[in-house]
Amino acid sequence: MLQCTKSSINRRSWHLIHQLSIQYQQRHANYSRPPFKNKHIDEDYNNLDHKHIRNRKENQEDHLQLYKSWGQHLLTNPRVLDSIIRNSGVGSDDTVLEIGPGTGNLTMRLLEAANKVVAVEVDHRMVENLRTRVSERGFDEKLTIICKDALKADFPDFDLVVANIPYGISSPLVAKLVFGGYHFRSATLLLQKEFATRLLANPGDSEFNRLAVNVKLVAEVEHVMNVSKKDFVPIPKVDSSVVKIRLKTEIPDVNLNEWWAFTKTCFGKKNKTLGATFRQKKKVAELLNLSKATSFDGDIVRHESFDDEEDQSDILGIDGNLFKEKLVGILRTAGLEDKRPSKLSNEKLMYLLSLFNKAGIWFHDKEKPRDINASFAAL
Ligand SMILES: C[S@@+](CC[C@H](N)C(=O)[O-])C[C@H]1O[C@@H](n2cnc3c(N)ncnc32)[C@H](O)[C@@H]1O
Repeated sequence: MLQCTKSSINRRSWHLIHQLSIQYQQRHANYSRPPFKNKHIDEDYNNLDHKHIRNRKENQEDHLQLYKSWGQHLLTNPRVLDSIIRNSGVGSDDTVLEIGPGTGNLTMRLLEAANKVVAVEVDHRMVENLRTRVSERGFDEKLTIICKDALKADFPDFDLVVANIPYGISSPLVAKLVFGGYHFRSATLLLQKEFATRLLANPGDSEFNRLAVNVKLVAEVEHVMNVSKKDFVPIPKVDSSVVKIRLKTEIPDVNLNEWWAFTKTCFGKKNKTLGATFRQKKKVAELLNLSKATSFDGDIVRHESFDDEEDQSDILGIDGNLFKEKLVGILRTAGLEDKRPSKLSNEKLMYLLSLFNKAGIWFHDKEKPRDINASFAAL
């Protein structure tokens, strides 16, 4: 006789509901299941040509092959999808920006709840699928699709961001949202759990790093919920978390280019003391060159000899040693020579940067164009 405990019934009914929901969504989206089983995902991914859609025949037959390089893990658990919508606080007047709508599992819910949705998707096959699915529900008027790389696209005005983003572009995308000059109420993002943990870290936490320092300057991040890898098709290797990012209303008066370059220096080896970091010959030489090329108020002054090979050398001359003493002297004045950056608040770091700048020491090379994507790609 079949023995059923309460928990096994719950598990079975949950599994059944989950399966039915996936089947419904796939029928509705007018596409077939990816041509592989979840547990074989890694082998299948390894066999794919990630740069090109190889199997044109499959494509014409309306099958969708999913690509790891585009982070194509579809969120299929309806409970999680509903919970993201609830937590995002989307209202009927809102224009929502969604990055990476994929086949539209989240998009359809957003279209029900919002006034308008702007979806930015790099994969044109996904876009075609999404258009069909949206048309079937009569939502065409509410949806604008931008078929482009989200890092290169200009976003129109929006009130909220709600997205299960491709994890490979998490850093530059978060940077684009918080430093890109956009005004929005909040960004509810599904992220790789480790990335979310780093974003949420505070000074003194082992995960505290440059990413958290930079984002904390302009935004507040709140943990919303964890999401199991089993809620995705295909199942990824990592678990996920939903976070909510809100821009601060008052942003400290700091030169952002200087701040990014400064935190890059401080957190280059985040467990080194600042004294050790600022004594490194290469760093001293680099800062000396930069400060020589920059006038006291931060403008560029090109010296004839600036590009000489010798100037780029990591062997310090008299100038270099004096400059090193100047750097260390400033750290001492701030009481931070023996402190590790991973334990310092943003206020302390900003204070230190202001002391350096006042002393004519600059971190950002003004001749290099500002590139948020590059600044954040490796965070
Ligand atoms: C994790 S999937 C999410 C799909 C869907 N939102 C869901 O939850 O089922 C990420 C989506 O982002 C798209 N994508 C990947 N890189 C992108 C980029 N640079 N710009 C815009 N979309 C991108 C992928 O094609 C994929 O559809």
